[in-house]
Amino acid sequence: MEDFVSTQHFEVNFDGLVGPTHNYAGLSFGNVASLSNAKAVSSPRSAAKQGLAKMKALHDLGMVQGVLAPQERPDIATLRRLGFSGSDGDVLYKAATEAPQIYQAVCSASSMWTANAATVSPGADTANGKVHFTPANLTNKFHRSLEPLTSGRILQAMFANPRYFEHHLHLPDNEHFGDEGAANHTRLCSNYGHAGVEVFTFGRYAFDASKPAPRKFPARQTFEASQAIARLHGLSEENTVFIQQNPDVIDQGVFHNDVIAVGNQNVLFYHEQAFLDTEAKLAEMQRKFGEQPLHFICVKTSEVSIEDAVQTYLFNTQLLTLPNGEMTIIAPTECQENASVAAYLDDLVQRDTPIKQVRFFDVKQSMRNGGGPACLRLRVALNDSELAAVNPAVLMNDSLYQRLNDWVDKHYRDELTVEDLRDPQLLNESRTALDALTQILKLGSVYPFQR
Ligand SMILES: N=C(N)NCCC[C@H](NC(=O)CCC(=O)O)C(=O)O
Repeated sequence: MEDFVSTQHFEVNFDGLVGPTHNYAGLSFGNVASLSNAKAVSSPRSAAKQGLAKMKALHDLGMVQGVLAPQERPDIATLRRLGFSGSDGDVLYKAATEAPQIYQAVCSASSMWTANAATVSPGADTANGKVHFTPANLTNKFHRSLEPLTSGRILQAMFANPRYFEHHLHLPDNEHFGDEGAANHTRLCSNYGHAGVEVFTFGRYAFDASKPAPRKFPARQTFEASQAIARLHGLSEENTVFIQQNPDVIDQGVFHNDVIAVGNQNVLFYHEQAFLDTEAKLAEMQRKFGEQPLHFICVKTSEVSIEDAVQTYLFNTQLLTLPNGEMTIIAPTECQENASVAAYLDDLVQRDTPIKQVRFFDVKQSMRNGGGPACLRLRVALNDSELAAVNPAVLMNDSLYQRLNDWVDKHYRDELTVEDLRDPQLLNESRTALDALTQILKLGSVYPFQR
């Protein structure tokens, strides 16, 4: 294990940059916002700028902040695999005309929700002391299942040094191993550099039909997938907890655990209905965490209903430790607009917990597809040597912020409808934008059209 005595440790948030095809196609059954905003007009430009503003604000708060590049959409390579042929323009036209639903799926900018890009285990937790990455296979939704290979390539271009970083192939592409990445994974630790407790939340057992499972909406993450990730990353039994999501809340629109719970360091902030077997599992977390008491902040249904939690994304907030050691919540403005959630947050910061402030951000373009502040980021805990090995071109600073804003202004449309996705010009715009982006972020040739 890496020596942590004299080193500094950071939790770095890598936010997904919203891609030029950001749209509302209603692709995610079980995700209330995605279905209810289907066919609404989107604004790729404001979506990207809302995301950049959040990244810059976190950088200004003294956090180390990174950027994760979007994926190539429309995904012509996938359409070719599905038998559409001819020039790229022919492929696009045939798919859009003959199979509009498939076509909309290959246009989704869903890679922006980088909490679903991968599961990451810091070196302090893993057997070989390296930071481990496994891209999520996202098998439950066709449009998302197109992401893992390119996510893996982008992550390898950002975390290239094999001395510090180990990359795994995504799990087998099958519902039995449905894996949604860090959206169902959180880590409790006394300090980012100390071995922590990695908490894997799953929605169902793939190989045991007698176990509880949701009836209406899909459970995207399986127990067997979570276990496979823990094995791949070399985590010990003593620093992992597997806990099942309450199937009833999945049926109410809680399609990932990060819609109903968030953890950071010694805090687990969760809704009382989030889990099954809650008491025993929290006791296991505490036992594995060690002597220092964990703060279990439980929100009761009488304080915030599941419906309000899903609508406002109270739990899809980022819980950050600022450089001064205090924790802040990064919440979507929807939390401010809902009376019971706003009252809850007002009260929370007065209590005797590490959480001292709440900051609100407008990420409405993402929220309308069911993605809050926490969906937009992938957390990677790093020590200073590991951080120094990260591709520096992806780390946020004033000049990168300016460059990316200019890049968005140059390449992104102000408005986009689902019908506009058929415009062959959008394919050229998107590829031109991404080609320029790979140069800004020094990623090399990560996209199919560049290879
Ligand atoms: N909670 C986390 N970590 N992520 C949110 C992901 C939202 C995403 N929405 C979508 O893919 C909607 C796309 C559309 O309908 O156009 C999803 O359901 O996978």
